[in-house]
Amino acid sequence: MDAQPLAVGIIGCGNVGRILAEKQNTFRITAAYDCVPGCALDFSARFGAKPLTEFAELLAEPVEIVVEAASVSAVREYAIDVLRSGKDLIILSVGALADETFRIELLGEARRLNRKIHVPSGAIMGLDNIRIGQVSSVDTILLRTTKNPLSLGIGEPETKCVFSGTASECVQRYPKNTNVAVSLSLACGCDASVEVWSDPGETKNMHEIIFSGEFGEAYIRIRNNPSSGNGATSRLAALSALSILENLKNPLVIGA
Ligand SMILES: NC(=O)C1=CN([C@@H]2O[C@H](COP(=O)(O)OP(=O)(O)OC[C@H]3O[C@@H](n4cnc5c(N)ncnc54)[C@H](OP(=O)(O)O)[C@@H]3O)[C@@H](O)[C@H]2O)C=CC1
Ligand SMILES: O=C([O-])CC(=O)C(=O)O
Repeated sequence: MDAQPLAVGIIGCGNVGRILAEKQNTFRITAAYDCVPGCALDFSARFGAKPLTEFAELLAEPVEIVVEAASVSAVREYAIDVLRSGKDLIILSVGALADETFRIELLGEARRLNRKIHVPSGAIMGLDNIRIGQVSSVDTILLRTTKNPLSLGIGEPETKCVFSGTASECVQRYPKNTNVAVSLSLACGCDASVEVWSDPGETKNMHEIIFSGEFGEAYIRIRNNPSSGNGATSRLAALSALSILENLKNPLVIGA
């Protein structure tokens, strides 16, 4: 007899939520919450999940894991309650974890409750081995992100570096565009350096990672297709969360 599909709840019925629902295979999104009630209702009509117009309703749903695909503020608002309701969590809006006080509280609750929080590789590659920064010395960890100004939400007509600083500063300025910078910092164990470039000729979302340390040196360049529902979000980000969900019950763990 086939195992029951994994029951999944979702916060945020936008672009990532829709990609996950379109491609669900070994799991089922059974409950969907969005702060815009119409989004939850449309999502439900299309994919069959129960539409939730209040966050508290999600806590009572019989789901094993919740995917946050909403916003940095949604993570701050809901993540601890999700863990306390006995569910694991996948966080896309990783920028929320740049706030050390919040991160310590959230991880403390996860430990206390024996719950897991998954941070997908999202819109970058290489995060698995960048975790060696936690066990060996790092000389450089730099993310250079290049996007079209429309994706960055700015009206910059020239190719230009619009931000240079640390990941934790950057995500405050570009919370919808640089969650990956905070993922890198979490993986590596130090606040990554970040440059954000605006390029009106760029049609992809490009991320370059420059990493060096005890292991040697690496340069990784990812040229992502923007997702059709939200140009600022690379399709890879949704696919990465999808691969976590599809592998949760797989006894073979690949990578890292
Ligand atoms: N980790 C990574 O590598 C990446 C992470 N991301 C992040 O993933 C998240 C989802 O992206 P995407 O699907 O493209 O975004 P969308 O804007 O397409 O969808 C998000 C949905 O969630 C809703 N929402 C926002 N805040 C809340 C809240 N507090 N409670 C409930 N619903 C809320 C939004 O409503 P409204 O439109 O009214 O705000 C919207 O309907 C974003 O935060 C994005 O920045 C994106 C790319 C890469
Ligand atoms: O999707 C991307 O290319 C990166 C992104 O928006 C983010 O990290 O928030």
